[in-house]
Amino acid sequence: MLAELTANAVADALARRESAPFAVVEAAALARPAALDALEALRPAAHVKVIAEIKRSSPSRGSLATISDPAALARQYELGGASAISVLTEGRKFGGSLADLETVRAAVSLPVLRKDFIATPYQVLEARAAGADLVLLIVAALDDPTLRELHDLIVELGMTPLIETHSADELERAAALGARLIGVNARDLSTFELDRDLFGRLAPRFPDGAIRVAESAVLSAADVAHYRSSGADVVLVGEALVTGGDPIANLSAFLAV
Ligand SMILES: O=C(O)c1ccccc1NCC(=O)[C@H](O)[C@H](O)COP(=O)(O)O
Repeated sequence: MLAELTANAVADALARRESAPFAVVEAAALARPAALDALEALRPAAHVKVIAEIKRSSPSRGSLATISDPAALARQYELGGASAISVLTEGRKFGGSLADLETVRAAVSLPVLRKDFIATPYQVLEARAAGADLVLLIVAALDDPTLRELHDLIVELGMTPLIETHSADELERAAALGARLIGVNARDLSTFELDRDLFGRLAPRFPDGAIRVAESAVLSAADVAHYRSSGADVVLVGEALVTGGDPIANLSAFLAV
């Protein structure tokens, strides 16, 4: 499934490239005001931090929420105390778009993550051109030279890579990059199985100084507490916030952990 999601994302980017050539997107990326400092926003603190996600649907859960105004939801996340906003820009399975990212960027003053299946420099440029401050790279989807190339391009453009892992081996590959923001996704992106204990098993293997992000499977404050007690500096939450009815109240419960 991960290979298919990535191949589709690359095909969709190639199609966009027909009307927005590389040089045009590159110029737009370079013309953007500087990216916000996500490492500062997500710096470990006395309380857990939250990256709150704009997520309409997903391959594992189908339709989750009708989000007709992503800017309004992002503003609620900001009011609720989120430290950054994740925008799923993949269109086929997640119902997202780069337009969502642009509209969220304009609505909040928090760092914004492009969460997608990024495998080409063009997609990184698109992210910056749309106003992203962070870009997700999924280790399992990339070989080492591509991972290095994309990581370095993200940094060169002033953004922060969030390097997503799902095993000890992938964590080593993230560490070899010198990654400073590393996530462990509880969701196996091929089988969709959730393992909330994976973060805790991998936490001792994080490189010194890296910010530790626990991704996925937060449905309650107890899940946040579980990740926090296992060493998470940051949790990334989608489903619970878009289906919970009151994102501000949900966020405040998560931040009280
Ligand atoms: O969410 C999915 O079903 C999914 C399937 C395949 C690849 C990626 C997928 N989700 C992306 C994410 O990692 C999550 O949206 C994110 O971590 C938030 O997860 P959750 O809080 O469990 O909605």
